[in-house]
Amino acid sequence: MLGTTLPDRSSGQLGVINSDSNGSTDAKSLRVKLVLLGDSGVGKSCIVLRFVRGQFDPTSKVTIGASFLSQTIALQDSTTVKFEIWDTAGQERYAALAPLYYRGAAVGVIVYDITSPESFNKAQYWVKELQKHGSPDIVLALVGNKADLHESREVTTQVSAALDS
Ligand SMILES: Nc1nc2c(ncn2[C@@H]2O[C@H](COP(=O)(O)OP(=O)(O)OP(=O)(O)O)[C@@H](O)[C@H]2O)c(=O)[nH]1
Repeated sequence: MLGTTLPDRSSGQLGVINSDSNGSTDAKSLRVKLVLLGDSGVGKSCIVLRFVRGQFDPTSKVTIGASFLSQTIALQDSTTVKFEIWDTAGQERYAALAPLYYRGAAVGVIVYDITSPESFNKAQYWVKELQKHGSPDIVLALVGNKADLHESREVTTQVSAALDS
């Protein structure tokens, strides 16, 4: 989507980047490295664009390498959470680059297309890969995308729930 970039090696896992040193109840700022993985065309870049800019791009282009975006949200207790988002390229030719982006990630979002069993197989692969080689405390989320195409659904919710558990 936004071109090839390499991750900043200093970007780490979930971390407090600004808390009050005297222990008062002032707002905290957290930084979270999040990586999206999944087959090409499942809609990873669209999910990120929706989260960061509230938009949907029906002409979204294939990602080259990976793209980086960030989004900061405020929690009810005034804590702010800055998501540093690595949107990886789903094409097979970029698969070897994935460890560069998931290394040190606190959250892995693995996306498949509910109309594509192949993309679900790929999602299973990424779940195993992150369980084996991701951070030991990584939080994984499995996303069945393109829910609007439910009439063409080919991956049942039961099957995806089995992987999710
Ligand atoms: N119907 C439908 N189409 C979607 C949805 N999300 C994305 N798309 C379309 O799917 C295509 C691929 O979306 P991308 O977000 O570029 O896919 P990607 O997973 O980033 O693909 P790579 O960059 O190759 O890894 C685009 O034409 C999008 O408009 C959705 O929820 N529903």
